[in-house]
Amino acid sequence: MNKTVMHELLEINRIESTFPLCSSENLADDHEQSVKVVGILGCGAIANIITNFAAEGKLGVDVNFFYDKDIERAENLASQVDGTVLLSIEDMLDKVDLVIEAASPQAVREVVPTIIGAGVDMIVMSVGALLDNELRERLDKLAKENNAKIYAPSGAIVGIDGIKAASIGKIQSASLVTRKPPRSLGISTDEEKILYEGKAGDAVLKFPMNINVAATLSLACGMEVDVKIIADPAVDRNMHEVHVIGEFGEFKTITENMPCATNPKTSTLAAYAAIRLLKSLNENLKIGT
Ligand SMILES: NC(=O)C1=CN([C@@H]2O[C@H](COP(=O)(O)OP(=O)(O)OC[C@H]3O[C@@H](n4cnc5c(N)ncnc54)[C@H](OP(=O)(O)O)[C@@H]3O)[C@@H](O)[C@H]2O)C=CC1
Ligand SMILES: O=C([O-])CC(=O)C(=O)O
Repeated sequence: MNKTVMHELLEINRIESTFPLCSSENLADDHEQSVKVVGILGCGAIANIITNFAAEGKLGVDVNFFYDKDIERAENLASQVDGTVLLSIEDMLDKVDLVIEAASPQAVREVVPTIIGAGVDMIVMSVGALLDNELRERLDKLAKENNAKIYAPSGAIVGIDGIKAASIGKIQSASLVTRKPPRSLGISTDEEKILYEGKAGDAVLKFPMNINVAATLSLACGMEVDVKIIADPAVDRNMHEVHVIGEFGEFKTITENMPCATNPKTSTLAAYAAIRLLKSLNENLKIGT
């Protein structure tokens, strides 16, 4: 083997043995975990992937409590981990350290204030709801008053780390082009169709279950990004192109996402981002902005 390759392999091994990457084993038994028990609000595609990880013992926390307005969906997930279905979100709040919202923007408006008001941390997937300034400020105030944290994962998009760092300087422009198969956007067409062109704030109102990534980008850089949504019968993945120009320079990212098996609007990466964020909450070494 070539000496440089051998050296690089040894380096990788050395880093992995010091910090086992992305695994629950790095949560030592005597380590005080800040998050141990998790509840789920909304038992669809994202929750399904998270629960599968928990069932395989790969999450590093217990996912024990499930709530969905469709009780059968909650029962289905609970059965995978010997968990409990609750008939209201309030019943969960004295039992969990953190709730993962994977339901809808409406759930963020209706239920999240109760959860945060009870001092329970949250991972919010329906980030589009947080572009509503009044709601976001109310949740932020409630979180401060009740010592709770609200986390919005990077979700189905790549570039959130960079745009956060870039926003320390001036950003001149930030745009997102989302291209999905028509069925992911709930339409049928044989031709490429531009369904939306405008700012992120309107995009999340018009496509509440399809463009949360625009909200995450906007909140990460402190300005509404420009959004274009295209239904394209020639693609079979959910694709997001981000282009940012600022004082730091310029970056472009392209994400070609596998849609979730049970909900083609949603990409698998969104669930993986929530899982990774969940793991990071119990880690002492944090990587990325
Ligand atoms: N941040 C990101 O990058 C991404 C975010 N998302 C968002 O994450 C959320 C979850 O996505 P996904 O798992 O695919 O969604 P699904 O539609 O597959 O599952 C959501 C589940 O939550 C239920 N639900 C909706 N509103 C409520 C409520 N108020 N109370 C209780 N249950 C409720 C739904 O029931 P019913 O079907 O009857 O409404 C459904 O069972 C969505 O808002 C989605 O847009 C998705 C992809 C990427
Ligand atoms: O999962 C995706 O590719 C993006 C998505 O639906 C969203 O941001 O709501």
